[in-house]
Amino acid sequence: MAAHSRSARPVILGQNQYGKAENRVVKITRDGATHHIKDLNVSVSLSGDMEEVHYSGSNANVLPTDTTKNTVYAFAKEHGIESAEQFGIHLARHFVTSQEPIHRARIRIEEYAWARIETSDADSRPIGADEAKHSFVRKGQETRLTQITYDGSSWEVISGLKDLVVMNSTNSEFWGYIKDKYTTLPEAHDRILATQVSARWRFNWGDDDQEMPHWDTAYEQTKKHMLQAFAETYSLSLQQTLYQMGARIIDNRTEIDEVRFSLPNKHHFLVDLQPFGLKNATADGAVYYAADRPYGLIEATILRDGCEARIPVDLTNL
Ligand SMILES: O=c1[nH]c(=O)c2[nH]c(=O)[nH]c2[nH]1
Repeated sequence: MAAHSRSARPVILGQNQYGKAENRVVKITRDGATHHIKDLNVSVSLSGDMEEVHYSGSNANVLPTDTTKNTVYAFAKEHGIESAEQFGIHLARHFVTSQEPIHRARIRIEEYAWARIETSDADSRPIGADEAKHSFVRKGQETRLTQITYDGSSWEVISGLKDLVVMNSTNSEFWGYIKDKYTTLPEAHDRILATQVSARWRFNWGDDDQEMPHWDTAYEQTKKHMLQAFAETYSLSLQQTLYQMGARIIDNRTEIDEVRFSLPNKHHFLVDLQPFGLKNATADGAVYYAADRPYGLIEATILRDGCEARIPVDLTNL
């Protein structure tokens, strides 16, 4: 087929990327009889000189997505998985530095946590020996996330979590809001505040000359500060609580410059039990209806002063 010059084309290729999505990799490390699990879902997305594969079908610059999948598994075996971030950085560097046409790699990882099952004879064993060496139960709590982007010179590491469900059964109010002709919401001076936290935080580590953060410590500490701020904030709105959660992270973690939250307000409504002759008031230990939809959705980015916001506004695809 005749080669066409790009400028002669009436239709032009825009942004493009490709790779293998959702490579589920489970790595067992054996430490004698004690085993350790890393359970990841790794998505690879590459971009670079990919005009021809789209325009003419020449695959000369294409590293097959199948190869990217194999690389994920081979790296897990050859190099192990220290943390999701470290593994993603290693993969991104490999794709960009080993293949000339590939200029940018984005690695997204979800990590599922496992806990050791407690064994039944725990009482008769010394402390620490009451956990199974090779039997695990998957933790039902949050999913840890990371996204690594590398263009051959600079790095962007955005980590986070999703599906962390939290509740304050008091210390939450909501009143003083605008009231127009459609407003029916009663003011609340003692309500339940519950949400399912989706959060992303951007590290200020960006080039190989800088010392890397300790990724696992950063994750544990960031989650701890977020949860402590949720618990310790006397809330006048979920927006205020969100700000406090982000501010607590920025204040305590120097390696993080930006945090974005997407917080659904998981409404709990007092049930009307008057038809049954029952009083149902917050102060007396009430019964609530936990509504699943619609829900308020409170989203915001919290930044270190002077830093630029780079986490995408819509977290659903990140
Ligand atoms: O914390 C809240 N923020 C709102 O903006 C809002 N709006 C609403 O109806 N309930 C709440 N609660």
